[in-house]
Order: sequence, then C-alpha cells, then structure tokens
Amino acid sequence: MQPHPPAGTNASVLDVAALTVATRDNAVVIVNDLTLHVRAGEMLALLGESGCGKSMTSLALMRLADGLNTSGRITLLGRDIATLPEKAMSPIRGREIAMIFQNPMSALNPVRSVGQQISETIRRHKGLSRKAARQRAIALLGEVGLADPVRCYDAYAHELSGGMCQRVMIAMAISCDPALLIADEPTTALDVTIQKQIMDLLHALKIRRGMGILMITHDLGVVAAYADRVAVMYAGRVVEQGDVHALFSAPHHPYTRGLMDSMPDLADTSDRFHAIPGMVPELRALPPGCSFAPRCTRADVQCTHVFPGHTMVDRNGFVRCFHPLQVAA
Ligand SMILES: Nc1ncnc2c1ncn2[C@@H]1O[C@H](COP(=O)(O)OP(=O)(O)OP(=O)(O)O)[C@@H](O)[C@H]1O
Repeated sequence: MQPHPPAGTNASVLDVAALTVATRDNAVVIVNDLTLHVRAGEMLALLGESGCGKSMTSLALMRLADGLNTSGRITLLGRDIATLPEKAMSPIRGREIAMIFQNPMSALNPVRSVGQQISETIRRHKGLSRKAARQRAIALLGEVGLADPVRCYDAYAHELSGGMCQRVMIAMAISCDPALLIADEPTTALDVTIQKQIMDLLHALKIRRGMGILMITHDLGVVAAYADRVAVMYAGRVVEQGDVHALFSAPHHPYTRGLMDSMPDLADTSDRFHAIPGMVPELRALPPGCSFAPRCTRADVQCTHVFPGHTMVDRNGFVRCFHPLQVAA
C-alpha cells in the first residue's frame, strides 16, 4: 500500500488527464477529455446538471465503467490506474479510493448488521482478526458521530434513519484509510438539516485525515459552503475549473455565470427567475463546436465549429471558452 501524502502539503492524490468514456460504438461520448486533480486534504466539487456525466466520471475513476470505451490517464497516488488489470485494481478500491452514494439505505445489505459489514471490509483489506476488526468498526462508528457505536454495530439498516445509514456508509468508506473519497451526491436523499450534518462530517474528516474528497453535486450551495475548488461540467466536459472563492466571485464561463444567476435569491422580491434559455443537449446529438453555444449570448461562428481548448485564468483555474467573461484576450 502506498503511503498517503500528508495533509496540507498540496500533494496530489488524483490527477486525471483527457479522460474520455464513450459507448462501444463511440456513438455517445458520455465523458469527454476531462481534466481534474484532487490534492490531499481538499474537496474538489464536480458540479453539473443532471445527465452531464458526473456519475459516469466517478464510475470511470473507480474503473467500474463496464462495457464502455474508456481512455485517458487516471493517476492515483502517482500511479496510473487507467489500464490496470482487474486483479490489481480490486484491492485499490476501498483501500486507496473509496466511494459513497446517494442512497445509503439501498447500498447496505439488509440481512447483515451494519457493524458486520464494516468488519468484513476491514478484514478483507487489512487482514485483522474478527475481534480487532470489530473494535475498529466500533471506533469508526464513533468517529462518524453515531451516538451509541456499540449498539449501532449490531443494528440493521432498516433500524437506522437515512442520515445514520449515510454515516455508516462513510465509516465503511474510511475504514481502510483511503487517500481519496468519491462522494456521489451523498446528501441528495436526505432532509436539509441532515444534509448539513453529513457535509460537516465530511469536511471534518477531510481535515482530520488529510483525505482528498471528490464531491459530485448539482448543488451550488454545497459547493459554496464546503468545496475548496470546483470543476463545472456541461454535456460531458469540464468547462471551467478553479478555486471556489475566485470562481464564485468572478466566473469566466458563460454557463457558470448562468448557473449562478439561476440560483434563487431570497433577498430578491422581484419574482424574477433567471433561467438559462434552452435545454441541455442530448449527449447523443451534441451540436458541433462548443456544446453550450446554442444557449450562449456570446457565441459566434467559431464557437459553433470548434470546441475551445483550456485557457488558464490563474494559477489554479482554467476555462474552455473563446469568449470568457473577465479574462484578458
Ligand atoms: N451505457 C450507456 N450508454 C449510453 N449512454 C449512457 C450510458 N450510461 C450513461 N449514459 C448517459 O450518459 C449521461 C450521463 O449520465 P450520468 O449518470 O453520468 O449523469 P449525471 O451527471 O451523474 O446525472 P445525475 O445527476 O442525474 O445522476 C446520461 O445522459 C446517461 O443517459
């Protein structure tokens, strides 16, 4: 097992370059030329509307995008895992990279206690004795904020609330000290107050453990409150990436600007809702050039022919647009 990079060192945990996922016949490109990185102890939000390819990105990173054509580099802790055979990849899942999902209840086995499920994961990856694995599982249930970890160990998923189940899933995900946690919309199925508790927990774990987190979300509020950096995805591509504060105070891509303008503003009593005109295109029938061009007021002929490359906007950010906002030409 590779040692994790220490937190706060800016060491890269995950580096993804030109990741592309397409159907076997290449008729649909679901993730297109995707570039991103996650450092130790930081949360990168992958932000986008439904159907833009966020979940497929996470599956591809876990090397679980079965039956699809995948290319590009996925460097985890300095090693390219994009082409590793399944036998070598299998122990990496859980141990170096772990994942939590939207619906924790359905991710847990209903006929085994939640503690047993965590113990089994620990025993499989760490080879601990039954007793030691149980002790570690109970400690983890305490670490994720469950009030009575010993009692919780013997509980079944149906005996716990949605928020408690998500805490159990997080305990299982961190049980082998992964360097990277992928969280795919982990709070979407939960009540608003519980959402905040789970996000606070992930934030605390990120700091305490120096773990990198890739947070998949469509929620700009979550991004603003918790992420360190954000990658904005549209129709299979990352169109803008940068530090959260920089990006929120001065978005460069017209799509990012549109997303921010469409956030409801409680202070605005004008009854106006600033929606982006038009619809997200079908991946099966993307327009030529920039996929956002048909909805973009800044688009010209060039935009309808060529997809723009990466333009660096600062040390940490890039935009893919021929006519970005507030970037010197
Ligand atoms: N095997 C496949 N063949 C063809 N298209 C697929 C396949 N798998 C997924 N897609 C399509 O790829 C697109 C991206 O799916 P994905 O689930 O990654 O989106 P998402 O951004 O996570 O959306 P959501 O937030 O709704 O989960 C969807 O339009 C989906 O229909």
